[in-house]
Amino acid sequence: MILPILLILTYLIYKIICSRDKLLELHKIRRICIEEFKKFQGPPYVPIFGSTWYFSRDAVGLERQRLGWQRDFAWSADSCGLMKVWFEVRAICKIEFEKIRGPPSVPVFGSTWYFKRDPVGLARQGQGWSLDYGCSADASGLAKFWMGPLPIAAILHGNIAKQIFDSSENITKSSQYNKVREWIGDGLLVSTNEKWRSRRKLLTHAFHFKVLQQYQKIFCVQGKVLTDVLQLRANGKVAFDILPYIKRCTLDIICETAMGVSIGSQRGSNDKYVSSVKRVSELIWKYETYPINWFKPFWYLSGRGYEFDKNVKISTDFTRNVIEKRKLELENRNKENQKDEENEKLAFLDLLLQAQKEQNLSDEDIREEVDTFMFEGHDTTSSGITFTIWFLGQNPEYQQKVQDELDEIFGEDFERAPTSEDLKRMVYLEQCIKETLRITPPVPFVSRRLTEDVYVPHPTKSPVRLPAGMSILINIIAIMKDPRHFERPHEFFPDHFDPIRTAQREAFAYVPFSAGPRNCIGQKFALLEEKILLSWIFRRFIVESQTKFPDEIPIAELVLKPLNGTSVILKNRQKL
Ligand code: HEM
Repeated sequence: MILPILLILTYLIYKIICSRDKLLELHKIRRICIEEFKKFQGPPYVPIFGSTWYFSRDAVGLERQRLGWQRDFAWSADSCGLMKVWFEVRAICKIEFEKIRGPPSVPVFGSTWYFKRDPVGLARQGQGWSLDYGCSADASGLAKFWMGPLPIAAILHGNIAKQIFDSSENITKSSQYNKVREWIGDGLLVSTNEKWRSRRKLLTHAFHFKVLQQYQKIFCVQGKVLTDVLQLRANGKVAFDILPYIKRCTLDIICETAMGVSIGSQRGSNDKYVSSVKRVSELIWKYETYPINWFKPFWYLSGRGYEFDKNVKISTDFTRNVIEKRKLELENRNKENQKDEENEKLAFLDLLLQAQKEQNLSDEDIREEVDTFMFEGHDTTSSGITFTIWFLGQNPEYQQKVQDELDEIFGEDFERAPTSEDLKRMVYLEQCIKETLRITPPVPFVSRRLTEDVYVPHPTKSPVRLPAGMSILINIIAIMKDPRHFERPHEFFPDHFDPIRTAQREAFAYVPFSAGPRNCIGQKFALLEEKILLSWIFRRFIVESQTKFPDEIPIAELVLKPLNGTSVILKNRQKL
């Protein structure tokens, strides 16, 4: 008798030890929810049974109870105002959405029920909808979606997007950026109203022509390192994915321009920081695309929440350390009244530290802006550069034109860093960069939460009212494929950007950097960096792409990427 009891006890103790981690996680999740739930109202609860203890046992009673709770928690004076706004927005959209088309929807899941589950299927579905609602004869340029219970209007025409881009009121970002906020805080990308206005004014100085000239030196040095590293793969035979090489280069550039530190990721240093930035971006994407992750307990129960928090801590601690060190360095230098012209690096961080007292910025404010710069400034440019390499690798005639232009500038010299004068002469390369940003824009969509109503003219019906409080999605990738503005909308055709065509086109037909007061502050930085790195690559190598567009479809992650990487073969142009 004692033996079986002992065995059962041993088994139970073993089970408890094995599930200790899970129990600890559950305990943490419970504590998070207790804190979060303080922000909302809800029915009462008792230990063990929770709120179910109060649920009515018959169906009619339960339905009455549900309506009562809806009234109390959504409409009462002290209710969470968001619910009220949601009910109002939903009611208006139900009427207004009658005037526009969009994919079908079902209760609770909305249109997401019809979304293809595989990324290629989803991308093709999105393209089909854009063509149908954006380019058909009866197209209004608006499409309706229900993201679960939330109504969303997608904007597919540049002239409609102009209304939002031009507005100085509708500048608030939607909840799309909530997860990013946990990493980059309330920096320029996500802040709104007065905070955004004052930061935008301050940070505009960081992209002044003279500052860009300082950054240009860094782009040139890192571009040379990139071609030296790629040289090891340039055997003219074996294909490899070039995207990770470009990404490491743009990461090195952004660290040096943002913080004034070389992290040397192209040479394999600082692995921990590099992989934490990469992992945070991947997890943000997972969070955005699977709404079940929005439910905090699930996010943590799946382990992603802990992984996200851990990696955010690694990357933000790194930034905090750099800021601390840089501050000390500047203080010491000021005390000793030294000026080390030779090693003086004008990093973005230095500009913020210089403005710290005047603008009343805390160290954490500075950290947020440096991390915003890091977040926006490396994945986007690496995507733009990689796609340009990919397109030129598929179109030898265009690649030849780029190389002829580079040969005219540099002759036989493969080692000289490009000067500002050289860069002005790279006209055709710039056309190729712009055309790539049109066909595969790194940021394919942007979204806003409207703070005032917008009325969109309709070709056959009364104007469509998009009410304040609703979220809208500006479909940049669809806007830039409008056949009214681009004669070969779905092809890579650099002549779309020859001077005559460019002069004739409406400004809002081409918006890879968004437009208006909330446009990309880093666009000059991005174009300069792309031009310099691409000029190094095409000066030294002939590129052959192994996969072709549009068979290999670009997929929207946090930024647009080719689904299976960018497989290329490199051949040397010069005799080594
Ligand atoms: C090809 C490269 C790039 C593309 C296509 C791009 C695109 C965009 C777009 C579309 C927006 C608007 C986002 C929105 O409204 O939600 C944006 C905003 C922003 N971008 Fe870029 N970007 C690029 C490179 C950069 C770089 C290199 C930096 C910094 C060095 C940067 C910094 C920012 C910042 C700080 C914002 C927020 C501006 C504000 O809200 O005032 N971007 N970018």
